[in-house]
Amino acid sequence: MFNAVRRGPASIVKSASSPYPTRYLSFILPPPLTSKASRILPLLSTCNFSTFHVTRQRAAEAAITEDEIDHQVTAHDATRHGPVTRFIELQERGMVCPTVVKTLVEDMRLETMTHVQSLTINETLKGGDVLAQARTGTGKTLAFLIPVLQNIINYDPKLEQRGYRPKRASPEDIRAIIISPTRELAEQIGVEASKLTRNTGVIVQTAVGGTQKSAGLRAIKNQGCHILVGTPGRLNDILSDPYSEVRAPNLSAFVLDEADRLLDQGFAPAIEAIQKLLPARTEVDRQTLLFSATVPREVVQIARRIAKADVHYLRTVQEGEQQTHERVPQKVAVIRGLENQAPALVELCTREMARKDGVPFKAIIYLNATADVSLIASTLRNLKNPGESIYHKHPLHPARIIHIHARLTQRERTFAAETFRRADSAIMVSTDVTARGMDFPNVSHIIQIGLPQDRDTYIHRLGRTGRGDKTGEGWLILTDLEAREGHNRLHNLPLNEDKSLEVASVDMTQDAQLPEDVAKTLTQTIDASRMVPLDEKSASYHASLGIMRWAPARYMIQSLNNRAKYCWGMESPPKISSGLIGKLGLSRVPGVVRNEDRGSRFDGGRGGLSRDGGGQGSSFRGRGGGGGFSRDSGQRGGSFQGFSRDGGNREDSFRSGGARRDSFSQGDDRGGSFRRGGPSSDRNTYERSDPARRYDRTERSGGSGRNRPASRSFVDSY
Ligand SMILES: Nc1ncnc2c1ncn2[C@@H]1O[C@H](COP(=O)(O)OP(=O)(O)OP(=O)(O)O)[C@@H](O)[C@H]1O
Repeated sequence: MFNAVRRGPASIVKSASSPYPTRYLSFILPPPLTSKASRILPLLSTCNFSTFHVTRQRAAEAAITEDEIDHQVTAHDATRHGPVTRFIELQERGMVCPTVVKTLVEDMRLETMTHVQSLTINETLKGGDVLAQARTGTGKTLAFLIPVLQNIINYDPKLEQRGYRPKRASPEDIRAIIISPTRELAEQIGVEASKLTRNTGVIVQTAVGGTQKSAGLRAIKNQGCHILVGTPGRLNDILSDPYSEVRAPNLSAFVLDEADRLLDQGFAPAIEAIQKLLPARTEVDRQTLLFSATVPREVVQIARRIAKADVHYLRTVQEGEQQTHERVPQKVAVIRGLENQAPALVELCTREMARKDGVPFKAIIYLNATADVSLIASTLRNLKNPGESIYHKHPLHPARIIHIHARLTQRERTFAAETFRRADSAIMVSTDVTARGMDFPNVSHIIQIGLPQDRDTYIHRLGRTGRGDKTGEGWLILTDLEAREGHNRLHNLPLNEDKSLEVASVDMTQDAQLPEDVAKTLTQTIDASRMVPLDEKSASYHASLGIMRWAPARYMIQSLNNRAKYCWGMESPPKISSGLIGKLGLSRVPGVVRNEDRGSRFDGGRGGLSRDGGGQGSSFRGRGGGGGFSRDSGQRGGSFQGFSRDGGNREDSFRSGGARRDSFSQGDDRGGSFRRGGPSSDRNTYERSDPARRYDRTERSGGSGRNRPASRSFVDSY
């Protein structure tokens, strides 16, 4: 705290000539002084918002050591007035100009500061470097935007006037750079900054990947730019491009939102490169601000390198305290196998949609891979009530089903995010592109399927609900083994097992008599899954091979194969290329279907244009049965490649389709049945070919003892 005063940016000193009347300053006059401080008092009476920095300058003239000043000012600040808790006080105490406070109070209708705002704004206005940690959805964006804006106005007070434009806009006007890890978040911060600066002359520009670089550069050149918000890649690109003419020689603030993510291995090189393009801090002093809901210990160390060594680490969550909100209950549904995943999701969504508490169902479903997002979104879209056609009302009406991931075009991503933002009721299936920082209003449910990569990812995803003073709930759908692994990854979180999902525990590999609604959910989901194109299923299967590498290989393959067969309706699991089998160490794992055909479009989850016939009664059939994996020309003859147990040389057990059929039938009024074997003519019957009964009997899950960390390359990258 003391050092913050000492390190006010050089630019702030310039504000000594600010036009604000001293009435804004009366509240920051110091308490009765000690003999040393009394030498400073006369100087304070003429200062403005940046009193402390001016004090520093003048005190130097008065030959008083900086430490002494720090102590005086800090003691005064903390004891006499206490922390600022209302936005209006920022004006009353002369900390923030009236125009900005008016915008906050009248336009944005904000009155009371959140804890993190109260804690950090005061400190940040003084110019010190800050690393701030506060729970998700507690207003960190404004916590850094307000002081950044005020310091810009301090530098050039004319910018407080709306519409003020210098004679000529210059890219050199850039005073603050704000970086976020995702495009959507950068755009969101840009919008928030534009709202805040609306009544001032400060100009905000956004630079994110996936948009036209030239258009962005033109906007910066023609309109000017004081605050530049962007993603690491695009910022690096434009700052390093000699033709862009975008430089920031007067930069006074460098902000990393979601700092821990930006400082991890993925982004650190880009951040470092950007820093090298900025003026040396020895020549132009600048303030570094790092904000996040999660700050691992290593990040504190890195922060000390990227910021000044005496960076202030301000936390609203103390060590050992819960990082998630108490008002957001967190439930874990443990499912019997991966094949129960989609049915459990459908049951949960259907049930919560029907809740009569007046809160519209607005959910984000998080998955670990792009391919899983496509697959689950397609499955949800394909849902229909048994016996009804796709032209009937969708079972999840009125919720719109949206999906978003990094492989969409930027236009599609923005459209998806905006559609979800505006919707009253919607389901957005997403990778972690929306996990951090996104402020979608009124999200009622966060549903995470599969184990999140780590605890922090879980916390950020969950943080999309329960924002501000809102409530919400979190669900985590895990298999038994994932739940056990979850004990390590998700330690110290208030997760409670919830057994209310009926399909969660159904053994989908066996015949069973089931209550009607359970059978209905299964039928619906399996029908919908079968209609998903094969290439999406194959891509999801391959992605899971990477994501589940922490699990014993036998268990992993068995689980994935069961999902492919009993939920997706595939007669044979997708094939894996020899190269990938070798890379993942699966050559001796039972159940792996090796793809010997290098040219196959099913290899690696790409291609495979064949679509399951869809609708009731349709089924995949093996080659011998005609149809099915028609693109796979590698298999000659009429049989599926078997579930090899010895590296794929021996083919066994999988005969081509049509040998027998199973059904998940909805049954009659007395309840539904989940039957295997025997064709069914029932309109509500789900038929599934089961060419190899030995599939689930011959393979037992077992462990090869592998325990490798999940490979990032399989996980969606931002
Ligand atoms: N003082 C305040 N009073 C009421 N609402 C506020 C206040 N400050 C911010 N908000 C609102 O709270 C919501 C969450 O704010 P913000 O997105 O800044 O949270 P965050 O802490 O950055 O979250 P995350 O950790 O997820 O990035 C926004 O809708 C914002 O407008």
